[in-house]
Amino acid sequence: MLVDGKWSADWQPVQKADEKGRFVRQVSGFRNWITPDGSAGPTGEGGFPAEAGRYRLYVAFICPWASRTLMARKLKGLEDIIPVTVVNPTMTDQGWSFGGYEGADEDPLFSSEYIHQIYTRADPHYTGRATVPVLWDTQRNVIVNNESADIVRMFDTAFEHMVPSDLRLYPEDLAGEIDDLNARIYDKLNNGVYKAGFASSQEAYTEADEGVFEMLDELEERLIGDFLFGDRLTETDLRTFVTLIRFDAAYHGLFKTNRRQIAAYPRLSAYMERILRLPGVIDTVNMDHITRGYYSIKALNPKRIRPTGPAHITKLLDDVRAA
Ligand SMILES: N[C@@H](CCC(=O)N[C@@H](CS)C(=O)NCC(=O)O)C(=O)O
Repeated sequence: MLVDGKWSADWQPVQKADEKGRFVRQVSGFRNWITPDGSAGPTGEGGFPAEAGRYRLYVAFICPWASRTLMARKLKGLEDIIPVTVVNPTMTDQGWSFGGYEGADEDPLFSSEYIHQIYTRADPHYTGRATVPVLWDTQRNVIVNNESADIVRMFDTAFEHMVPSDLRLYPEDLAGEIDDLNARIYDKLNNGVYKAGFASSQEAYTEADEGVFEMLDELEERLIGDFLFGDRLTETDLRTFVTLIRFDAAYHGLFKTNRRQIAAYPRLSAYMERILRLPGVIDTVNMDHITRGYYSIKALNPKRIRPTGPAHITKLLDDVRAA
């Protein structure tokens, strides 16, 4: 991580743990919002008006948080407005790096070697982890925001006057219910799998693993319509999808959440495929980056051997790509 703008040598890919060995995720540091007219958003400062080509999104395909911003960008038709740069899937001892791996990019703006250099460019004294996604402003040369939840919401509304869309990922009439379900899905599922994977005590693992399967069971029950809120696709579906699509291929093995695969849940499997088949979503899923990335987390898999399966995920992706 960065400490006062300097890369700290004792950086550990295993993140912070609390007194019971539970994994604790860092809170994001840049919280400004792009808005149609540049007025301030719910947090941070103003001065970030919607403009085509002005902002760049830095992501990793392995990262579920970055992937939900990629999904929002596709589903809201913002590909021509917000260019994307993809980092390598494997963490280095200086965090996320640019270029070299198939499907990864060089940094087109500054030829940086590492994502942490983007952070110190924005704030030479930054202290914190250099995470993806990062939304960069090429005009002011600062990070607008590095919190995927915010980025999904600004993509939902900030550019609507430029790129009209029938899709509303965070509709006002569902806002309260979406917030409640998001919070539970985040804790028990999205971050729950990480809490299981990075648990440093049996107790912490068991607690996290139980939460994961309670939530999967609950969602399986809930899914009587096409999406979690009936026939309307919302950001909650994006948040759920990014974990489901990684589950059988990465979390089930590496993070030890192996009571069941998503394949054992008929409704969740159909739901995952339904979302994967929405226009553009397949382009946000790079299974090679996902499995290479997760299985190269040294603390969990020191020899970095990547398993070959699972065949049903490879087949599903091939089928959707061929369609
Ligand atoms: N709250 C952030 C979390 C993002 C996050 O944790 N990203 C991970 C990858 S999935 C990361 O970049 N980790 C690098 C690190 O912690 O040093 C968000 O949702 O945007």
